[in-house]
Amino acid sequence: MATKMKTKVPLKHLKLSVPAQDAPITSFLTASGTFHDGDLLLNQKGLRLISEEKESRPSDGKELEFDFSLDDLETVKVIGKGSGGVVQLVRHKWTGKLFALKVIQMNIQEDIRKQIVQELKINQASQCPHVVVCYHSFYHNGVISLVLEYMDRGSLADVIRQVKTILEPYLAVVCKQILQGLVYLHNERHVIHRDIKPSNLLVNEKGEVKITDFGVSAMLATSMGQRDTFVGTYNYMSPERISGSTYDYSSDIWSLGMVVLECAIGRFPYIQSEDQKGQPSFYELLADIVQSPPPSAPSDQFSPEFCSFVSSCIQKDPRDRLTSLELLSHPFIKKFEDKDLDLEILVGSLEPPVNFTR
Ligand SMILES: Nc1ncnc2c1ncn2[C@@H]1O[C@H](COP(=O)(O)OP(=O)(O)OP(=O)(O)O)[C@@H](O)[C@H]1O
Repeated sequence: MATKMKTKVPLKHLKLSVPAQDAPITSFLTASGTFHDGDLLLNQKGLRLISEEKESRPSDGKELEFDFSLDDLETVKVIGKGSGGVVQLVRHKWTGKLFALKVIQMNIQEDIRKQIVQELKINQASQCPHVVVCYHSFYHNGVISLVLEYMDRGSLADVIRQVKTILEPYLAVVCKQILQGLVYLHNERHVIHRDIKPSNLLVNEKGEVKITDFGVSAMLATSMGQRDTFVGTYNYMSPERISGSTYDYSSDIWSLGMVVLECAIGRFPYIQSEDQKGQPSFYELLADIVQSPPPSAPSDQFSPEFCSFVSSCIQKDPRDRLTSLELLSHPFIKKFEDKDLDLEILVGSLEPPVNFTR
């Protein structure tokens, strides 16, 4: 990376802490409007860590400078819109490097503070090739801007919109990469993603699949009352989350199962056909997820390994689901491991997402 983008604090040394939940808002907003939470300071100049700053610059008390600024980015075009804000393809003027800039209107409330800090913390410290990197974060006038690794083939939602279904061998390769990301989040970072769905699984032309978005948009959407745009998120939500019970890592596994089954059969599993009349209402769908037997892969159309993989994820009782680590060695994943399948071939046949209308 060019010298212009270097920070004074090596990202791998970042240490963040999350303060107690009952702290008042004023305790994490400074007089200048800087977002301040424990060791974390986020303002127009970027993300700063006070503990690191004290160690590295004990006496001068000046702002820690970041050479990377939002002014150095020029918009190429809008590539997506979520419930929390807009995602743009941007180019760094000095290096020509492309990034995805996610801009989120930030409505600071105590109950979402922890999630926001968590996303920043995970993204910036991420060492996993299957989790989208967040290079920088900025906070200015109530808006959070995240400078993310640009995934040039968009999301799995974009992929299935084009190809309709993904064949088992490719699906196994996709799944393996998502599971590697989940093992990292669950076993190393000890976080539940909470929002695994096709639009949060991003793809690049090298055929890499990466997990993005750690719940900030969803939390903001709820807090801003944007229920209509937030609706889609519930589709992949586990029954225990919908019914308000406690949930854990296995909630992400339910969502993964739903995504994988959708990619295989070419429709959302709770919807029987493309026919508009056949579609359940939002509340019918939620009731269905909680009350009906879970969907499964039709055994006359799919291999026993695939059917078993799906039902190892989509179990009503969270205790009956396999963990991300266990699923990594499931026969469905193992079956195609030595076939040396390259997702680049599948991805290469797709149009880049900026070339078609969403
Ligand atoms: N890093 C990225 N690289 C390329 N495209 C991206 C990137 N991040 C997001 N996108 C695209 O922008 C779209 C919008 O993303 P965003 O995270 O704002 O919302 P979402 O996940 O679609 O929905 P929601 O806000 O409800 O979670 C995504 O569907 C994806 O196609």
